[in-house]
Amino acid sequence: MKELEERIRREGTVKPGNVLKVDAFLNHQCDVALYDAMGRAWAEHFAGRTITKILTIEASGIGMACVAARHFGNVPVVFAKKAQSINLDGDQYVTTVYSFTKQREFPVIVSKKYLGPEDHVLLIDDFLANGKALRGLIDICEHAGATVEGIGIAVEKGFQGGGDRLRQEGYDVDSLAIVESMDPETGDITFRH
Ligand SMILES: O=P(O)(O)OC[C@H]1O[C@H](OP(=O)(O)OP(=O)(O)O)[C@H](O)[C@@H]1O
Ligand SMILES: O=c1[nH]c(=O)c2nc[nH]c2[nH]1
Repeated sequence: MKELEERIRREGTVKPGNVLKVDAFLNHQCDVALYDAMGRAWAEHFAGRTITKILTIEASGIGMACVAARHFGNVPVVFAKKAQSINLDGDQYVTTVYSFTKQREFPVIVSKKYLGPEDHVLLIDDFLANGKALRGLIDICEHAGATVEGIGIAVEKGFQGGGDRLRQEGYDVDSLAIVESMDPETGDITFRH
């Protein structure tokens, strides 16, 4: 998606440790018009698939998943929680995910009330790096007996391999920008096309 690549070039910064900082528009301050264009792009890509629910993971996926839902007939958005809470009750699907930016493991929890075998799920997230977050969401869908119809990602860091492994397994992964390489010294970013 040209608009997203341009924003990354203009406003993104490359940090050591394979970190691309895009918090000016994607995952701290949120450009809602950009989110809307992203939702439209995913809806075009996944047209023809039946989607009954969007599943994402807190925190950064939530905003864009909600805006994207407007392009999928306002289907409910469920976000996996990364901490137990007294506000979580009843049976839960629980797995564990290693967080790329927080560098530790988190529980990933979805209430059984909100995901089941009747669901056809689109997974949405802001970043795909090693694929750990998506593995957690896929695991939860498997436990629920839900069908993963596709995966919509804003920024994939292709050089970390998570996306290609999922494609090899047959998942339809639509990443709107795929960073092929990035250099923290020069700030250079190249995209896969
Ligand atoms: O493919 P991966 O290697 O799993 O990396 C991608 C995940 O990392 C980030 O989550 P993180 O837990 O770092 O934090 P946030 O969502 O709270 O920003 C991002 O939002 C993705 O969920
Ligand atoms: O802001 C972010 N930048 C990244 O490079 C990244 N990788 C996973 N999650 C990420 N979030």
